[in-house]
Amino acid sequence: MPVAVEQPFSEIPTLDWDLIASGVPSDRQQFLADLRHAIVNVGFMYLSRSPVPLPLVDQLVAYIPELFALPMEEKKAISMLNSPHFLGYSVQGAEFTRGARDNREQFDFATEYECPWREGDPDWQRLWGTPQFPPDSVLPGFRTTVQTYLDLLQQLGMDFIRLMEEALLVAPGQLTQFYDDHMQHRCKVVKYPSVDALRAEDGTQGVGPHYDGGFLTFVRCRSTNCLLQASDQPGLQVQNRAGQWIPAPPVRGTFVVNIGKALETVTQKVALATTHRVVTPPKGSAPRYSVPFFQNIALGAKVAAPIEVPREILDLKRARGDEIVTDSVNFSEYERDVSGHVQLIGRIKSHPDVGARWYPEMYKQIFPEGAPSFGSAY
Ligand SMILES: O=C(O)CCC(=O)C(=O)O
Ligand SMILES: [Fe+2]
Repeated sequence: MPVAVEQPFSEIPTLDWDLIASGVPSDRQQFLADLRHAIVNVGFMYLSRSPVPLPLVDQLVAYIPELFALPMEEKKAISMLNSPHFLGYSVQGAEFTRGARDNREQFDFATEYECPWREGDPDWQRLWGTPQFPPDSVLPGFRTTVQTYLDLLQQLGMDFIRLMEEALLVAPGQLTQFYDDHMQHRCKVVKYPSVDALRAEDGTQGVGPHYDGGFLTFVRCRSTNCLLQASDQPGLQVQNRAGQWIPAPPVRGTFVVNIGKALETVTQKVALATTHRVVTPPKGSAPRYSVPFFQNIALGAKVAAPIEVPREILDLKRARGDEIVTDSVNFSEYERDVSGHVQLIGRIKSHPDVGARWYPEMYKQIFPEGAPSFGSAY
């Protein structure tokens, strides 16, 4: 495997799922080489022609404006404040990244799961549980559409993890060992209003610079304004190793796939968790909608003990270098804690109101001074 010194990336690579679907061995090798480059040097990629059927995605996307147009009392009825699992509706401005308010309104949904937590169990075992959806009488068919979508993404996510094992030349099972048979995966449906809908003091942070927590995230996004989408629609941006922000505009029919901090930790930073953010759409623009899918790993998984990565892959990392400029501060706790605990810290920091209600002890440890002030949370 030739090792070339990699420059900080200036564009996000595209991987073509057809190379896997074709069943031709040389196509598969090409996909794996593209994946290896994306994993080691970028941490972000577009995935085109995925097996998730476009009509299903279109069906889900068609619901989004209707979902956000629901009367506030319907939204509040499924407020995240009701949920120790941090699932449900969050009003605009309820979430924080790096201590600053995010200008986005969102619903957190998840695959169906019954919470096994009982009094006396560790707090983190309570993190997964029954999701909240608008009832069918309010948004007919929505729950089923989301669940179908989540099931397909769950399948795609596992296929992707197996391909990552192949791309990194690690033994089968080295990454899949971090999943239980019965898992819960989460997605958000997010609306980023344009600056016209915000006050001057709200700023332009859609979501601030951060790493994602798990192994993989798949973002489906769509701008309602195709003209802006074509070139300079500010939106998702990805930070390269030199600290520069590289745009990742929506490309029809693709997912943006990115690597989370748990995968970075378990691969000794061979796979890069890449900092990203969303900038508020500019004046005159339509809102930006996106649906990130967060593929979880088992709550009890510990990723501090690294998997065995062969020398030729470690050489690729060496060629890339470890010097990284980043604006992210989150998820460093993977070095010592189980995944569930790390995720819970992240959720409490992002949604302090929910954390204070359901996890008062942990909340006090995280925010000893009380409600978070700028700079104390992420
Ligand atoms: O909305 C997006 O495109 C990305 C959102 C994101 O990075 C997140 O919620 O973790
Ligand atoms: Fe993210």
